[in-house]
Amino acid sequence: MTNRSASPAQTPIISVAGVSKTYASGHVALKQIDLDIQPGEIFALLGPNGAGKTTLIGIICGIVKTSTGSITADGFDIERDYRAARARIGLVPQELATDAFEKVWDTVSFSRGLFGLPANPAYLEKVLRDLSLWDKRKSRIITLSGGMKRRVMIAKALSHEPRILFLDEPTAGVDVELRRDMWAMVRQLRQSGVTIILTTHYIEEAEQMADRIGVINRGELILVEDKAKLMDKLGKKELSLQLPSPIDALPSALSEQSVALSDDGRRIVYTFDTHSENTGIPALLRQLDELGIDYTDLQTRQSSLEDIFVSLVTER
Ligand SMILES: Nc1ncnc2c1ncn2[C@@H]1O[C@H](COP(=O)(O)OP(=O)(O)OP(=O)(O)O)[C@@H](O)[C@H]1O
Repeated sequence: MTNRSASPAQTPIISVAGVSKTYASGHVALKQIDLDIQPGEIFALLGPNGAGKTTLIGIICGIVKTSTGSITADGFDIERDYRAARARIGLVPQELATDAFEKVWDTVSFSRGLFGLPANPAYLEKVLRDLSLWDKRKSRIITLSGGMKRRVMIAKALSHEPRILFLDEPTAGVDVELRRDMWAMVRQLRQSGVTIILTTHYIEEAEQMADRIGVINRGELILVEDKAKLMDKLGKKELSLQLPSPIDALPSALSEQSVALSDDGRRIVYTFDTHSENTGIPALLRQLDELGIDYTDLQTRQSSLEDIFVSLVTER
């Protein structure tokens, strides 16, 4: 599947072309991924555990080797021009890996030094202030809360002034309040001109943060869509009406609409759009009444990301 941008005028900041990965174990973690990320966007890579999100990030950051395909970051090939490409990228890994006894300022300065950049205290001060870490700059990391430690990880990833920031499961195991904080912080980072790619398996997180969402499942990028469009699909709900006894077919008056009969003939299922002002439910219920169709129970159900996976995978 090709997921090139609709707008040819913009040069992508990341371009992934024909990337596959088979681990030494023989496990195929990624299959033929094509993906362009535009400068300044927040892109969420959404998928269940084991889908291949971390592998894809690792490959783009040059940590994991591809089996096929190529990647450029800001125009630099991640294999041929590794140092230049990597210098453009900040990575916040899933695991919190910091030197517990270091002070915040020292660890962030050290991270910058690893990229061979001269000291820039004014820039690091801005990073720490933006992340509400300035007051903690002299604190040892071990004394910080979990949320603050995560911020330190982000500060380290930003220390070398990257144009692209990867956040791998930024809110895994984080409480609701901290999650909201993190979302606000990510939006703020984008405003400062950083392109952000994050992975998540929370649909809500992708919904809150992303401009575009890519859905990855079993190593395949099965969908890349503007958030608004995807949410429209997710905005569909099903109304299910339990019939007192099975019927053979829907009356013709109903078959024109988004109404279906379950295979066993015991339920009438109506799909409607939750975003629409007029769901059509009152009209449907009136019509059933006119047709003399009784029902014994009625329930609604939100179509889930799971449903989207299932329908996408079956479509393929
Ligand atoms: N070094 C490795 N050797 C063999 N298989 C691996 C290796 N690393 C990952 N895998 C497998 O590749 C698949 C994709 O893993 P990956 O970590 O990329 O998924 P993920 O979508 O990031 O999931 P999670 O959210 O659980 O981290 C998984 O089945 C995983 O077990």
